[in-house]
Amino acid sequence: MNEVDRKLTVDCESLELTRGLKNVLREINCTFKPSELTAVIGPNGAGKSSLLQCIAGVLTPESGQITFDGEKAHKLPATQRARLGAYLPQSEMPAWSLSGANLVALGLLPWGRPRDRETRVRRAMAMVDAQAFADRPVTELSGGELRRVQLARLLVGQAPLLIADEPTAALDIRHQLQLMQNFRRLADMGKTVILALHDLNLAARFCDRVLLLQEGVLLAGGTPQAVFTPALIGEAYGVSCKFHWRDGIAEFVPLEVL
Ligand SMILES: Nc1ncnc2c1ncn2[C@@H]1O[C@H](COP(=O)(O)OP(=O)(O)OP(=O)(O)O)[C@@H](O)[C@H]1O
Repeated sequence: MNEVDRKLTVDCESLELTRGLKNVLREINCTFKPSELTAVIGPNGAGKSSLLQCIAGVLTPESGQITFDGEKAHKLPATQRARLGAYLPQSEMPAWSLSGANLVALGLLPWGRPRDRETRVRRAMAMVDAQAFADRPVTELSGGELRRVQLARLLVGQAPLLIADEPTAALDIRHQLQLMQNFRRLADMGKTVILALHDLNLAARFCDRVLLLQEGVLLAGGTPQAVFTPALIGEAYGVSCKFHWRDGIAEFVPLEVL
């Protein structure tokens, strides 16, 4: 089966990770399924990026294991792992002034040089409204423009698993919505999508599931309705807040620092 049709379940079992002197992931157990769009949320330093980096294979947990459809992820050859999971880090500055299209094409490297490379690059750039940057040096783009090109690089491949760390952070509201609609559509097509997000409104509106991390501990996991309660958000972030729900769309109102 090629990656286009492949559906992938990711299991994290008892993950423990130390960075510096800090235990940044503690006994993390969670599963990510095909067709599910999951938001990983939590305050700064909670361990969101660390968890995504473990799943992407950038970091190796000290104990516990990550499996892709039951196979130990760390035992997979690097190319196979890259074909199964595409990852966009939280921030990254381009080292060379590649054109936008060439940077996007880097996302196809795990598949060699597919014959329809140019069509795929064009399609991925259109998904994030980045066609205008195809011939521009990426070192000359604004923060949000560069982010859209990097997002196209994430989307250009055929990996069944998409992992993106704060993908909406640099984007204006139109492009935030467009991107989340794309992630929703890709999940509906069977992809397993994991996003670290700070925007609780976007998480509530588009995601099937939310994992709430605090100091490396999984404080809660479930539907947005289950996790987005003033009690849980207050405990994790130290703020009082309200959620107004209308037709499945949440309006999050932060009130005061507790
Ligand atoms: N390279 C590193 N060396 C030592 N400690 C690190 C390193 N990178 C991250 N940490 C620490 O690990 C903890 C978790 O960091 P992580 O980046 O996973 O948090 P996060 O939830 O993604 O935060 P943010 O919302 O600020 O991006 C933090 O306390 C951070 O200071």
